[in-house]
Amino acid sequence: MASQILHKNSSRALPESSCCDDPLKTLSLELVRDTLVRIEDSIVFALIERARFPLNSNAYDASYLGNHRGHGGRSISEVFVRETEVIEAKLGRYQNPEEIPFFTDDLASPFVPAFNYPQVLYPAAASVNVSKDIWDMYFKNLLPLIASEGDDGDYVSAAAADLVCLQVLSRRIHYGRQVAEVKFSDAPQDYSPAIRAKDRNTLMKLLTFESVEEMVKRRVEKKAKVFGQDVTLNDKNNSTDFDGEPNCKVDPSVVGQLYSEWVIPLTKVVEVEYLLRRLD
Ligand SMILES: C=C(O[C@@H]1C=C(C(=O)O)C=C[C@H]1O)C(=O)O
Repeated sequence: MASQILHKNSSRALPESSCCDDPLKTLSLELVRDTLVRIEDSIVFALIERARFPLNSNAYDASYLGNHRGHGGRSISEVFVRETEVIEAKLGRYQNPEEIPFFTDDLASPFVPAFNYPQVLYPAAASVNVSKDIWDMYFKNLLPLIASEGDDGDYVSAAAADLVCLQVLSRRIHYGRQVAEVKFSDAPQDYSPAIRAKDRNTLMKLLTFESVEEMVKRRVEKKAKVFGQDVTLNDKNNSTDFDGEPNCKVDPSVVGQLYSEWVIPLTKVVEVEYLLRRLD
């Protein structure tokens, strides 16, 4: 197993010289929660960026491109994600256990030297994947809530912003695997009977902390308010205590809804599915 740790403020690996023998011992619940807090910032900024563009529905219309260069049946947005993942796979992005591609069919092996990412996941459980649910949720549910009606013709900019949103949502939701690993490692005696019995309901109860979820939802709404307001040097226009209702670039209640209806539930599905494979 790689002798690396996850740094407190980063999900990136630090080199061996920084630490200990067993990365599992350094991956605490506190550290994985810190990582989830940091990813919240990335999610809110990604949504703000996508909200700059109108919906641009042609970017999601599979017939819009015709059969140009063999891309028939795929929207601009899908082509953008697939082609980006092809180059990112070649450059080793998916060797990082925190990154999961949306489309695996066209991906080649990396041609760059391998980076020694810490392997903290249990191999039989690491393959848990809800990318299809994330994709459907993003385009069907979330996008219409953050993008205004309309079409400015700049489809590639909208698709580029979508890709950032999709990748960071995927990283957050699939981080449920690391969360589940820590929870299991902290209390295998609590989880093992339910895993052996394939008892999803009990696993869901064991891993749920309602007070943490409530805090997460309130915090992301606040981040949407803070990060999404126009900052000026005119004190009258800027509330520093955020008690007023600033003009937000993305509706804070939509960000709260994103977390309560989709991000947290999908993270918990990932946690349960991971745990079910944890004793294989
Ligand atoms: C991620 C955790 O597990 C669960 C999922 C949460 C989430 O997705 O934010 C929060 C609390 C738990 O119910 C955790 O305990 O921190």
